[in-house]
Amino acid sequence: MSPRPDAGAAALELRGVGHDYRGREGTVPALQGVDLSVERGEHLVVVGPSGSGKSTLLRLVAGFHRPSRGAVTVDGAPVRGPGPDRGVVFQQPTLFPWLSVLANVEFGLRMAGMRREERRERAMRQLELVGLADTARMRTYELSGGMRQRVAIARALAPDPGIVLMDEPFGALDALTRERMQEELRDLWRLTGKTLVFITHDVDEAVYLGTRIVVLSARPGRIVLDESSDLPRLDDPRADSAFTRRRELITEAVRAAAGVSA
Ligand SMILES: Nc1ncnc2c1ncn2[C@@H]1O[C@H](COP(=O)(O)OP(=O)(O)OP(=O)(O)O)[C@@H](O)[C@H]1O
Repeated sequence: MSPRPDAGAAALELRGVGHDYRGREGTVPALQGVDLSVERGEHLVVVGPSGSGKSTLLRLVAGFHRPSRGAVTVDGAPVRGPGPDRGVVFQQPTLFPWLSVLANVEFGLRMAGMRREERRERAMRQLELVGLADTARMRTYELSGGMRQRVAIARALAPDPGIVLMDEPFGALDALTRERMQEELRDLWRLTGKTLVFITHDVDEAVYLGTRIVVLSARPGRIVLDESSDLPRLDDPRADSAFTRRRELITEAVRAAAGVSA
């Protein structure tokens, strides 16, 4: 299970992290010199132009890749691979169509050898949390895109990870569903107090969800802006005048990073 938290250690730390991909075309430097210390309960949103290494950063934290340079630690322990202390949600929910919604949410718990009753109870609790308890017996192909993504969130939360990593989780949804999902996620996070690392292209989404926003430069990605914000803690962040100001600041940083003049 999760490593014992080091007293005082940040939930997540990247020190001097760089990553190169090696392919037939040669070496692609994707990330360079990334230093980041994320406190427990922080909602870090990473934005940046296409190809700036956002997904790479998330994959390094998830443990899908080892960094070419530097170190990634969670609760003070080096990341050596994927683990139950980090839940991951992708843009396309990778659910098993032959299993029920409940069995999908239970899947990781079953793999970890948890007893049937316990995993069932836990999975049901997560489905309740995302408002899908009444779909437990349905197949995932019977659900809408937004519902499927909620199942993926419930599945990521089921092992009770300290950190949840989300890579453009609402990118494939229509605008209205996306806005509703952002609201639900913000409420869910206020309830659970989890540490969140969230990747997006959408500056509005970043400002709405992020208690901290990091902007990456064009390839190789480096941090060009690191801003904290209390907006997501307000009842209606979008109605606050600071929302527009912050959106302008982040938009400008992303445009500059992409080499686009305002
Ligand atoms: N498996 C891979 N092999 C080779 N190069 C890769 C691989 N994955 C990513 N890259 C390259 O690394 C760079 C960073 O990619 P990454 O997907 O992390 O960026 P991103 O900011 O998430 O992009 P986008 O916003 O378009 O999803 C890109 O130039 C990409 O082409």
